[in-house]
Amino acid sequence: MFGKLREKLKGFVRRVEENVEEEEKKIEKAEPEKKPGLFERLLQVEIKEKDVERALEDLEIELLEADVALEVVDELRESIKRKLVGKKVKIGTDKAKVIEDAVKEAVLEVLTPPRKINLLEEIRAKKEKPYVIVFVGFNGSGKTTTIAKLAHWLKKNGLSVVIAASDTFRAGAIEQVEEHAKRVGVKVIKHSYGADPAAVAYDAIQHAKARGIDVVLVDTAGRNELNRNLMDEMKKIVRVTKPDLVIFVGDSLAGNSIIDQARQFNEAVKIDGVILTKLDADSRGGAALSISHAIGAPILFVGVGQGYEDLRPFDEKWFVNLIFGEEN
Ligand SMILES: Nc1nc2c(ncn2[C@@H]2O[C@H](COP(=O)(O)OP(=O)(O)OP(=O)(O)O)[C@@H](O)[C@H]2O)c(=O)[nH]1
Repeated sequence: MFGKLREKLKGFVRRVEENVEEEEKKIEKAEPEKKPGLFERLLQVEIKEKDVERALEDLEIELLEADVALEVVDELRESIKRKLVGKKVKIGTDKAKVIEDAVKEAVLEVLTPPRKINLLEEIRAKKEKPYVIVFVGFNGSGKTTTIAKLAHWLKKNGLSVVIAASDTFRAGAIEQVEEHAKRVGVKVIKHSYGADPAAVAYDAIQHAKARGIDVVLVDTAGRNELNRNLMDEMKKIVRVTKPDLVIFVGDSLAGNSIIDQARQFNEAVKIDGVILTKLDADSRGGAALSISHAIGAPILFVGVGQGYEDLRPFDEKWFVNLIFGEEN
C-alpha cells in the first residue's frame, strides 16, 4: 500500500537531511575566529529556507504524480516549511528524525477531518430506530461489496441490519446485492427493476421500524454527474429517506479523479463520510491523502481486499504509520 507516497516523502526527508548535514560540516570546518557565537553554533545547526526550498519543489511535483490533490500539495508544502525553516537541530543528533517528524505532523494535519464520526456510538445513541445510511458513488467503485462488508461489521458489533436494494437500474444489481447479503446473513428489501429506488428505501425503513432493526443500508445505482436523471434520482432518495449518513464510496485506484467525483456528489447531496475501496492495490495513496481535506468529510473506513472482513475503520495515525513504515 502507498509505496509511491512512502518513497516520495522519505526521499524528501533524505534530501533535506543531506542539505542540513552540509551546513553542519561547514560549521565544523570554519575557523574559530570567523564564528560569532561559536559555542551555540557548535551546538546546533539551523534549518534554512534554502535547505528545504529545493527539496520542496521536487516533492511538490512528486506528490502531484502520486495523485495528491493540488490544494493538499500546497497545504503540505506550506506546513512542512513552517515546521522546518528556522528549526535548530543539535549537532550530532538524528536529523532525519526531526525532519520526518515535521513531515508526519504535516500529513497528519491534512488527514485530520474537521469533524469525526464514531459510527457505532451514533447508531447506538439514536433514540428512534433505524439509523439510515445511503451509499452513493460511481459505477464499479465497490459500493455493493462495501455494503456487505459493513453489514458484516455491524452484525459483529451486535447490531441488526437490513439492506435496501435501491439500485433498480443496473441489470443484475438486485441479484448481486442479494447474493452478498445471503452470505453475510442479512435480509434485503427489494422491488423489481425500474421501480422507484426511493420507494424501495422507504419500504426498507418501514420494515426496520416494524421489527426494531438498528440499521438500514441503502444500496444505490452507480452514477456520475453526466447522468442528470440519476443524479436527480439520488437527491430524491436522500429527500425521502432523510438519512442519518450519506456515504460516498470511492475507488482509490481512480486517483485524482476521485476528488472531483466526491466534490460533485457533495454538491448534489451533502456527503457526511467516505469509504475508500481497493486500498490494498493502491500504490500511490494520493486519493486517501486528499479526499477528506477536499470535501471536509472524514474517511470512515477503507476497503483492503475482497473478503467481508477486509474493511478497516480508518484512523489517520494508522495511515501515517503505514507511510512511514512503522506498520504493514
Ligand atoms: N481488491 C479490492 N477489491 C475490491 C474492494 N472493494 C470492492 N472490490 C471489488 O471491486 C469490484 C466492484 O465492486 P462492486 O461492489 O460490484 O461495485 P459497485 O460500486 O456496487 O458497482 P455498481 O453497482 O456498478 O455501482 C468487485 O470485483 C469487488 O470485489 C477492495 O477493498 N479491494
